[in-house]
Amino acid sequence: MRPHLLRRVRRVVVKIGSNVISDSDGLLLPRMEALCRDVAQLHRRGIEVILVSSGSVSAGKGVLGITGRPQTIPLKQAAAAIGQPRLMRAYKEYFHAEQLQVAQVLLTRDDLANRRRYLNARNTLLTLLDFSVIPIINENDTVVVEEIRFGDNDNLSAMVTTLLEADLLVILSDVSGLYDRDPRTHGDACLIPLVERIDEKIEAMAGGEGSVRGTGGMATKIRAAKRAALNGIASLIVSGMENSILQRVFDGEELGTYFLPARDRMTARKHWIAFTKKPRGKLLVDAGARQALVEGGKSLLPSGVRKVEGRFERGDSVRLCDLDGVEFAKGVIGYNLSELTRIMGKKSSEIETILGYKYGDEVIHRDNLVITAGPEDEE
Ligand SMILES: Nc1ncnc2c1ncn2[C@@H]1O[C@H](COP(=O)(O)OP(=O)(O)O)[C@@H](O)[C@H]1O
Ligand SMILES: N[C@@H](CCC(=O)OP(=O)(O)O)C(=O)O
Repeated sequence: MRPHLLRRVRRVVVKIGSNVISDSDGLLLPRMEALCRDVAQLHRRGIEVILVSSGSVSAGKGVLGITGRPQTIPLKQAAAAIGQPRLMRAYKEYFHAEQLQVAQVLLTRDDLANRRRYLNARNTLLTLLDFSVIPIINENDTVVVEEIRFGDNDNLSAMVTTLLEADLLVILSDVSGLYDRDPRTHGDACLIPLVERIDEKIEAMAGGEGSVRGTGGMATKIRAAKRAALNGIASLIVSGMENSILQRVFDGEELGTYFLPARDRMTARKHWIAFTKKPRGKLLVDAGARQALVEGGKSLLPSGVRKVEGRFERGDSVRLCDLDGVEFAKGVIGYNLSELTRIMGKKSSEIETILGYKYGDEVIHRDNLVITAGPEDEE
């Protein structure tokens, strides 16, 4: 079953744990180099790769004379500030050797909780992928306070996976996958190759906190896999300590623990657009645009928009209606009211000339659009 599912993967988020690329002396550069080669090979297969890499604290704490876990938040933040450029310098060098460029993206949970910033982060990352650049994401450790922390990069990687609607989340760790008990303390623990549903039994298998360098242990990885699964995305927890692990996985070797998605992708998101988000405006579109959206599954372009009502900002939800005012869809808009008023009826190629910039060719991307049955109140 697995090779069949992996053949369909076009976009993958790979999370690299601190334990994989660092030890008590700092970064393990030969391992990072090997991993970059492995990622580059995947890229050559036509798979888009986004990295979520830990390791900034491990890379920086030596400069502060710290050998174990930094004991205070300021120390951890200082270590991260020192370590992050070191981490990126290594990635830049190793990917450069593979003719690939990298980009650093530092996020806080706040950035993804706010819908507009969520869409901005998404657009930036998608643009990097369009240019075949490898985004390397980490938590913005130096500025986060408790309220806006992801807490651990397992969680961050799951959020990025759903943000980008990737087809797979791969978590590289210092263990070969999920075992029925913590293999560090139980020599006879057995690897679980497939998890069809993440229930309490599975959750109970993860021990407590992680190691000296790692943050969350197996518990946060299972939570991450669950988050991805609920959004219709499969996950794989596999050892990052072995050579060419990504190649081997995509060549069909049954390594690590594979978590099946819980239900069809997009359902949760579309549900959110259709039912949770309050519409802030109404767009009347012509018959051609209506047909393209409803029958062709296309995005809404400015050329099809005839009239705009309401007050909305980029990232708000709007109702889409035909010229008689009958609603047929809802969507998250990529331009605000004043921008849309200027570009409606125009070709996408004219957007930049009119506004002086553009966020995208579409007024509403089809991923942000849901066809609804009939009209609904705006309240
Ligand atoms: N049931 C389990 N199966 C596998 N590993 C487990 C389990 N329970 C706890 N662990 C521990 O989780 C650790 C991996 O998490 P962590 O130290 O946070 O690493 P990382 O840096 O990869 O995020 C393993 O080294 C392992 O000891
Ligand atoms: N942002 C931190 C990583 C925190 C973290 O989740 O670490 P890990 O459990 O090793 O993935 C860093 O770069 O050191």
